[in-house]
Amino acid sequence: MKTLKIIKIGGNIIDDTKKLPSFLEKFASLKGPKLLVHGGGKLATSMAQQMGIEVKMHQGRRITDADTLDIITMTYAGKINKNIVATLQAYQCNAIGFSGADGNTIIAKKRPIEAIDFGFVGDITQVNTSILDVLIHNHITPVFCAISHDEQGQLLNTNADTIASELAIAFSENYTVELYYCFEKKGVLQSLQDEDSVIQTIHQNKYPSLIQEGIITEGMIPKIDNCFYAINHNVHKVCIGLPHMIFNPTSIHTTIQK
Ligand SMILES: Nc1ncnc2c1ncn2[C@@H]1O[C@H](COP(=O)(O)OP(=O)(O)O)[C@@H](O)[C@H]1O
Ligand SMILES: CC(=O)N[C@@H](CCC(=O)OP(=O)(O)O)C(=O)O
Repeated sequence: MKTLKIIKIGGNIIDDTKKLPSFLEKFASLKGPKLLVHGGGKLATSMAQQMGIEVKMHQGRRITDADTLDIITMTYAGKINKNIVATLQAYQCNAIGFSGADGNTIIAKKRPIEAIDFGFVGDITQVNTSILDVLIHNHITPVFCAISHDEQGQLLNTNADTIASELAIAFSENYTVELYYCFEKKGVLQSLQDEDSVIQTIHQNKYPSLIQEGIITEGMIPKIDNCFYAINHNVHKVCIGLPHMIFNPTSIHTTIQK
């Protein structure tokens, strides 16, 4: 089977006017099948604030009412996605932007209201890779934002880390998939105060104690949950770190292991 690299970039890289183009230039030159997923939560928050729309979060997760859905659609599927695609074109990488509604690629169900109503947030139920396969086969690179749909005309906000893990799992039927979560640190750190304290391997049986000891917190918990979900569903390799880890595989980063 051919190797497919699925790379997710988060808010801190997207917002950095130097880091983003420099990452995209290297990404453009990466040989072989590849797919990019981007977040943009930080930018959506500042766009909402600029437009006078209240930002509501619950335990770090965005509550997406109708106004917020408009903001995230404009920000993720519009501004960020189109700018990334245009930059990749400038670096001679033929890319095409996707939300989950485009090509019916990512179908989700609106999250049921339980203790908290998250609004227009989707939990993925199905990923269709056939159109993406045709594009990748023709050397065209899909670029996904963090939006899915419910097949009834409703767009849904969906965490970008989850979009990446679900795509990786779906593609693992036809490819050896390598999934890279890129953020602003060298990897998962033993101590947030020490940028060099990278935990190089996280085994499933060690993960709960890392949470209990307060070493892994906040946004890193759902990210690593997504990593284990992927590695337990046939994704070949799952790594967390700086974008550098993709281009220099011997550089220090975190690898997730069953
Ligand atoms: N042990 C840890 N190592 C590294 N980052 C951690 C750790 N625990 C919590 N974090 C936090 O997780 C954040 C990354 O999660 P998140 O902001 O959701 O990522 P993304 O930038 O991909 O959206 C880091 O910026 C950091 O503040
Ligand atoms: C439902 C949900 O969590 N949606 C996220 C999607 C964006 C995202 O995941 O962005 P980062 O990867 O930059 O954090 C949100 O609106 O914040």
